[in-house]
Formats: sequence, structure tokens, C-alpha cells
Amino acid sequence: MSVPSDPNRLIIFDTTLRDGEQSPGCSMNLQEKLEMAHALKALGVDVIEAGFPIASPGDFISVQAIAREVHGPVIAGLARCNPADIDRAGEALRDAERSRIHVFLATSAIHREFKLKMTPAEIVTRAVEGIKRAKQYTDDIEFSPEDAARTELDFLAEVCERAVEAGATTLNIPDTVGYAVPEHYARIIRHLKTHVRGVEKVVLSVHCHNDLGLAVANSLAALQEGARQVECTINGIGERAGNCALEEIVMALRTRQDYFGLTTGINTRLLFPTSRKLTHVTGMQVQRNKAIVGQNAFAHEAGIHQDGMLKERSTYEIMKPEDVGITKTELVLGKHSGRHALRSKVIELGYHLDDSQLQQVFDAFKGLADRKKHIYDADIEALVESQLHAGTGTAPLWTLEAFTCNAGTGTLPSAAVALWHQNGNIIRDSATGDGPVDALFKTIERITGIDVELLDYRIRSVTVGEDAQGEATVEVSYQGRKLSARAVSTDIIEASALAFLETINRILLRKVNDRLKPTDDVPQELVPNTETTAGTTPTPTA
Ligand SMILES: CC(=O)SCCNC(=O)CCNC(=O)[C@H](O)C(C)(C)COP(=O)(O)OP(=O)(O)OC[C@H]1O[C@@H](n2cnc3c(N)ncnc32)[C@H](O)[C@@H]1OP(=O)(O)O
Ligand SMILES: CC(C)C(=O)C(=O)O
Ligand SMILES: [Mg+2]
Repeated sequence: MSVPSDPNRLIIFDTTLRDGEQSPGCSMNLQEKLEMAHALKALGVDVIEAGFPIASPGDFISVQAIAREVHGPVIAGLARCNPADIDRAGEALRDAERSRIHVFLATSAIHREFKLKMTPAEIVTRAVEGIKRAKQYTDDIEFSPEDAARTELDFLAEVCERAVEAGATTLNIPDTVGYAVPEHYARIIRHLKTHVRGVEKVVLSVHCHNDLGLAVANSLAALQEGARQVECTINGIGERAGNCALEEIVMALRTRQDYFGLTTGINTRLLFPTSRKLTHVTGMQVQRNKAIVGQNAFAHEAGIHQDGMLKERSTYEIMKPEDVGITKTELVLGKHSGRHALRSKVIELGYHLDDSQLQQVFDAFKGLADRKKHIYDADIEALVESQLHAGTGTAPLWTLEAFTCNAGTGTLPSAAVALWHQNGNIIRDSATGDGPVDALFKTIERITGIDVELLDYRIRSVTVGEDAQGEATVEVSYQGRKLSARAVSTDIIEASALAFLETINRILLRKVNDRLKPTDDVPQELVPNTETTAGTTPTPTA
């Protein structure tokens, strides 16, 4: 790849599959690398560093497969300045539409003396030989003086000049250990621009690590000095504290176009989906407050911010969530929220409260938020419902009286349940199912007469030890409306029943709310059978 014709168009070199993969726990197999490579192509990166072919037979095959299958971006492979590494990279990349060999050799005194045990002259010779050998396979050669940020400036310039003479087309200046700070790193780039003969013929590239949390800031500083390739990774994964995060640098450049005046070929709407894909592939989650793709990146809890957002989005958001592929801004209700956000949520949930009702709900909500970390829609619904039905005698219809479940090898899973209705009746029934929980839910549906579609069911342990508390979360759909509820118990099956019953009670309360007119009674289908047993069932014991 030569110097781009548009001087303001950056080359995005993605190294998720090479440096990113070097993060402990982020190794990817052939299928995973291929899936990610296709996603990176769709995202619009210019170069995909697909791996380090000498590292393992699996990595060789992955680089080879990406080179064969993924067309459009340049496919790069890493190699030390060793003939074997370079030949292996050349072979892996042979079938690529556009290939690049990326050769590297450390130049700093620390690396020369302790790791490589080479003199400066030997470093120069070895780098030149490596580049020339790589040139036998492709014209597109990137050279990296590893640990450049800690290398004596004059020696760095000398190595770079010799690399250009030997045929390197991209000079990548790595801050391998994340030691640089923006002005220092910018100075290095400035020095190379003015002291390396032939530098104008090659692309200057930056490769920053995040040990001091400065990878993006350092990269931006270098771009201002004329570097035109940025090496980065999705979610910023990479050695130790990671690399410059692709989504962060791209959105910094886009959001501050006025300041940097640089463009990329990235389809920013794919940033979030690509981040999620990588999370899925590696199992490594991003922190909630991670810029651009973290769960909180477009979420607001503070009342003053929420009020501002409701009045005019740009008061507290510098980017639109949809521009990075996130559906919408979230106004999260919590202890710091105010009445404007609560009213907006209540309306979103389909309720209409007058000012005094809203004030009552607001007071109850603040009390709850002081005790609870997460306030779910279900919590707000419950507060609103109890406000709407205060004194009407229609609050929670069914309570779990008792249940048993039967499951085992060769046994048809079944459950028997007794529910207490607020009118004083206890109804018992039983059902079979695909498993004990399915049987339990079916029985609850039979008794209450409400058939829901189960969308999601999750259980997890919320404490540790023999008496650990289990939490069940159930999400259901009823007549096109989704509801979810959670419950906690030391018995996870009981927690499941309680969560499921909670969704049913909320459906019933909603029905009451929808239909209750001043003179109406509770709708007939909400009144349970007065018989105490709805079917021929075993009587459950608690
Ligand atoms: C900054 C970076 O991210 S550099 C890339 C780092 N990535 C990786 O190391 C991941 C893949 N690595 C591997 O799978 C292995 O390290 C291999 C296959 C490459 C090499 O394995 P081994 O041959 O067993 O060597 P090992 O990794 O233990 O040591 C590295 C050797 O390479 C030498 N070396 C390091 N960098 C270079 C270089 N750029 N050019 C030439 N030799 C180098 C070291 O001095 C050491 O040599 P020595 O054996 O003579 O002491
Ligand atoms: C191989 C080089 C570019 C590297 O990853 C680094 O120096 O951090
Ligand atoms: Mg690196």
C-alpha cells in the first residue's frame, strides 16, 4: 500500500487478530479468526493483521485462510527478522489479493542489550536483510523498530532510513510498552519526519499500547504530526493493558473532525456490532464505562443530565448512539434520577399519572432506589400499579403457597403447585413439561389462566457458600408485550416460580388497570374458580 492520494485519509490497520490475540485468554481458532476477519472487512478497515504465521501451525492456517477468503483489505502477517519467520509469512500470504509482510526488530538499548544481545550495527544489518527477504514475497513491507519510543532518536532515525532504503513502504513506530506521553510521542514523529531521508515516500504509522491509558491520546498526537496509519484493535484488546482502541480513535477523529480534519473508511455504525462479535468470540467483556461501546457509554442516570437529554440531546451527548450502532440512549432510573425522567419512563410503560400520583410514585421510587442498585422497568411498574390500585383491593393476585417438582432419569418431569388467590381461595394443579421448571411454569399458567411465551430464563448464584442465594430472571411476552421479573431464593426452583408468577401478576394487574372503570368489578376471567383443585393432580407439599 502506497502513500494515500488524499493526505487527510487515514489507513486503519487492525491488529485485533495479532496483537489483540496476544491478550491472555483471547486466542482465536481458525473459525473465530475468519469470522472476525469478515467482520473487520465489513467495518471498513484498510489492513487486517491476521496473525503471526510462525507462531503455530494453527495461526499459519488462519492467516492463509484469511488471505484466501477475505478480499478488499490488505492482509498482513507478522515476522521477526529471521528467514524462517519471513518465509512462513510469505507462504501464508501467498494467495492474498493484497498482502503485506510486517517485519519487526527491537531498537531500544534495553532490548538490544538484554533481549537480542545485538549491537546497533547488527540491528541495522538484520533489519535490512529482513526487509529485503520479505520483498521477495510482496512489495508491501512494513517495518517496525520495536520499542521505538524508548530508542535513542538518532539511532531510530538511522534504522528507519536504512529500512526505507531496503524497501519498506510503511514505517511503524511502536510505543511497545506504553511509555510515551502525547507531546513526547509527537516529538518522535516530528524528528523522523525531518531526519529520515525518503520518509515522504513511505507511510508513517503509529502503534501505541495503553499501559498508562494514553494509547489513543498518543496516537492522536502522532497523527497531528503527519502519521497516516493507525494500528489499533477492537475493544482495545492487546498485550497487557491493550492497544489503541479502534472504536475510540475512529470516533475521536469523526467527532472532532473540526480539529483533526482527518477521515477514515470505517462504517461507524458497525462499531458496536463488531465489538459485540469480538466479545462473543473471545468471551472477554468490555467494562461498562468503556468509551463508545461500553454499556454505560450512552446511558444517563443523573436527573439533571436526564432532564437535559429529554429537552435537547446535545446537552449531554457528543455522539449519537445510532452512529456507532447502538439503538438508543438509555435513561437509567436510579437514586440520582429526577421527576422528568421518571415521568418519561412511566409514559413509555403506558401509564398516565396526574401530578400528585407522579409525586407519590416518585417518593416511593427514591426510597426504593436508596436500597437497590438497579431499578428495572418491572420495579417502576410495580410502584405505579400499587399507586393506581391503592385502596382498590386489586394488588398482587396470586401468591405461591407450595410446590413440588419431580425430575430424574426415565421420569416424565412434572410439577404440582398450590397458589393462593387474594380472594382467599387456594388453587392446586399440576402439569408435565420438558423439564421441572417447564412443568412448574405450565402449572402456574393453568392455574392463573394466563398463557405467556417464555422469551428468556436465566439463573445465577448471587452469593457464595452452601446457602448461596440463587437469582432467577424470567422474560415473557404476553399479547405482544414483554415483561421481565426477578426473584431470589436459596432454592433456585422456588426463585424461578416466584419470578414467573411475578410476571403473571403484573399481566393481571395491567388487565385490571386497563379495564377497571369506576363502577366495574374485577373482570370475570381474573376471578379464580372457587373449586380448590383445577385438575386431577397430586397435592403439592412445600
Ligand atoms: C511487541 C510484540 O508484540 S512482538 C510479537 C510478540 N508475539 C509473540 O511472541 C507471539 C508468538 N510467539 C511465539 O509463538 C513464539 O515466541 C515464537 C514461535 C515466535 C518463537 O518461539 P521460540 O523460538 O521458542 O523463542 P522464544 O519466544 O522463547 O524467544 C524469542 C526469540 O526470538 C528472538 N527475537 C525476538 N524478537 C526478534 C526479532 N524481531 N527478530 C529476530 N529475533 C527476535 C529473541 O531474542 C529470542 O531469541 P533467542 O532464542 O535467540 O534468545
Ligand atoms: C510487533 C510490534 C509492532 C508490536 O506489536 C509492538 O511493538 O508493540
Ligand atoms: Mg504491540
